[in-house]
Amino acid sequence: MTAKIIDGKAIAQELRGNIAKAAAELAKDHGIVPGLAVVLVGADPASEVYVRSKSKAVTDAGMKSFDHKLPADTSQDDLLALIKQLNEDKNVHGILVQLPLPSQIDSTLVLNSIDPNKDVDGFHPVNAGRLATGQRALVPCTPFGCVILAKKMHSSLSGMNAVVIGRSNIVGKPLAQLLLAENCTVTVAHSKTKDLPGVCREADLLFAAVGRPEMVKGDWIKPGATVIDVGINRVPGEAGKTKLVGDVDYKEALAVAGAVTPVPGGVGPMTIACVILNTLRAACASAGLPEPKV
Ligand SMILES: NC(=O)C1=CN([C@@H]2O[C@H](COP(=O)(O)OP(=O)(O)OC[C@H]3O[C@@H](n4cnc5c(N)ncnc54)[C@H](OP(=O)(O)O)[C@@H]3O)[C@@H](O)[C@H]2O)C=CC1
Ligand SMILES: Nc1nc(=O)c2c([nH]1)NC[C@@H]1CN(c3ccc(C(=O)N[C@@H](CCC(=O)O)C(=O)O)cc3)C=[N+]21
Repeated sequence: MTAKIIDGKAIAQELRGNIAKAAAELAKDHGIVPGLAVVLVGADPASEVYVRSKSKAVTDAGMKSFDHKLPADTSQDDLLALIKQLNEDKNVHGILVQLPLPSQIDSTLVLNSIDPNKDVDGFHPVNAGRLATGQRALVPCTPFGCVILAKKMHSSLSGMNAVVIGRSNIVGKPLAQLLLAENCTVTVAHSKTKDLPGVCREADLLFAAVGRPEMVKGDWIKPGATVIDVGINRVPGEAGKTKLVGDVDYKEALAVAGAVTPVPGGVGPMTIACVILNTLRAACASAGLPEPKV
């Protein structure tokens, strides 16, 4: 069997086009231009790439982008003061503080200081709690993107066995909540899970969010399963260069799975699209408008 390749890049592009249309309507009908503030502390090269692609996606969608680049030795108090200012700024509907933060800053404290209504990452405990209790919430972008990709392959996920490898607050846990809301039977696996390959083989939908290059092998995959690879791992490539690989052995997965996401070009572009979508959602909610249709 050769798996279908799930083209995250193309699906993200289509979604971004729909978001741009909805944003144009919001501007025309209500005079609101959604704005996203991205805060980057320090100069990590990978973070700079992500921040650039987020800002570009925002302006491509006809929204406003406010970039705040702070030096690596920024104090926690200065960062909290900036967030307070952004919380109060009427032109800012979404705030994203790029992780990881330098060690002198308490990330949890910083994330908890963002107005939950502007928390487009969905990391604030209010949004995590809203998601877990089935209320309208800003949902973390990477899990949001993963579920959109799974639903492109299956019109309904109801009753499917979903296995999520990884239980981080930013990917694994919220992904499990979203899948539960889609009526999947959800298993969350992690570093203490016994017989991980056997657990994975039960999955109709397998999500890998581990951070270990090509850990998931072909014989861990149920034939015909849909495999969504969240991992972004930079490993040595040819001619002294580095290359990106996922948490799934892509070649082996292609031979067994029904559908699989590539890395790059799978979940990553969907994360960016969902940041923009959440900014639009936050702008609509702030004006008391219903959930935008995209
Ligand atoms: N495409 C995208 O947009 C994004 C991609 N990523 C990528 O996704 C991956 C995961 O990110 P993140 O959730 O932040 O990572 P974390 O390091 O926070 O979490 C990793 C999880 O994997 C589990 N784990 C580690 N080793 C094993 C193992 N050998 N067997 C089973 N489980 C294991 C850990 O278990 P335990 O809890 O027991 O320690 C933990 O729950 C990374 O590659 C990251 O780069 C992240 C965000 C966005
Ligand atoms: N507050 C916060 N929110 C985040 O959402 C967040 C974060 N911090 N810190 C880092 C992780 C990682 N992340 C990615 C986003 C896009 C790609 C992406 O677009 N990847 C491209 C490849 C890009 C490349 O070539 O490096 C792809 O997979 O095709 C990857 C990873 C968001 N994160």
